Amino acid sequence: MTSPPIAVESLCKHFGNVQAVDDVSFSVKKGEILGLLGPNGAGKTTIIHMLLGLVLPTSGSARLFGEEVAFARQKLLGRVNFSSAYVALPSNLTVRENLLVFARMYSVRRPERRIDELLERFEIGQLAHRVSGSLSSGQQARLSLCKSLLNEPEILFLDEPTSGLDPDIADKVRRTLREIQRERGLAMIYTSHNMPEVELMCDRIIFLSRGTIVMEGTTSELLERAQQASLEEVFIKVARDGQIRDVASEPSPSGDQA
Ligand SMILES: Nc1ncnc2c1ncn2[C@@H]1O[C@H](COP(=O)(O)OP(=O)(O)OP(=O)(O)O)[C@@H](O)[C@H]1O
Repeated sequence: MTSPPIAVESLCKHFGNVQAVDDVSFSVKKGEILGLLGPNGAGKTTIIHMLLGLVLPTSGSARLFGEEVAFARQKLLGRVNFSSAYVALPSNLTVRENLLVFARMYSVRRPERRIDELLERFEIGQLAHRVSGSLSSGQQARLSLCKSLLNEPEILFLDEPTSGLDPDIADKVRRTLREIQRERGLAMIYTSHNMPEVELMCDRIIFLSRGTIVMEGTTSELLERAQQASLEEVFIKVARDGQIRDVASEPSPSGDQA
């Protein structure tokens, strides 16, 4: 049996006495987009950092293609990439120079051509010769997305990819990401605080609170289980209560099982 692109089992991370991630298990299939949601500090970035080999787990396992990330990081890096609206690329290099540096790191064949394709796809071709530090936050977010697709990854981690984008560009970016995801059967982990976007983009969702999974399922499963009308309301409930009562499994007031 082939291993799923992403598999996390009983994963824990403590920073001193902060339990950032506490016994988390899930997997992501080829071609699937998993939304990782939760309030600020819930542990989303820490999980992604463990899957990228940037942070070592305290215990448990974080595997990509069946290989433990902590032991096979170098081997796995060519098949994986990451984009965050909050990680700026070196500000004194132009957009093209920045992408060329990464293209060399990833040993991309015909890097100029690949860079042109990506700049065009994310509609920032006209910025190729601009110094990256002079870009607006939305332009930097698109540059980060171009960087993340240079090596044609099989797994992509997207941390709030549309943060800072205006609604028109955000819509175009979502469509482009979906297209690329379908073309290449990418497995993705997607974090966002924009709930309508999560509904549009994610095949399955995990809600985290204080480092643990409190709910998991498709959007419609989560709405039904939490008996809420929108993901936004589910999110607010998780953030305020720290957990969701699984209403469907509780006895109804009349004593019947709901
Ligand atoms: N290097 C670190 N040292 C100490 N504590 C850390 C460190 N990194 C994260 N934490 C703590 O771990 C917890 C989880 O943080 P994490 O960044 O994973 O949350 P998040 O869900 O990504 O939040 P946000 O939505 O704000 O980005 C938080 O309490 C955070 O303060």
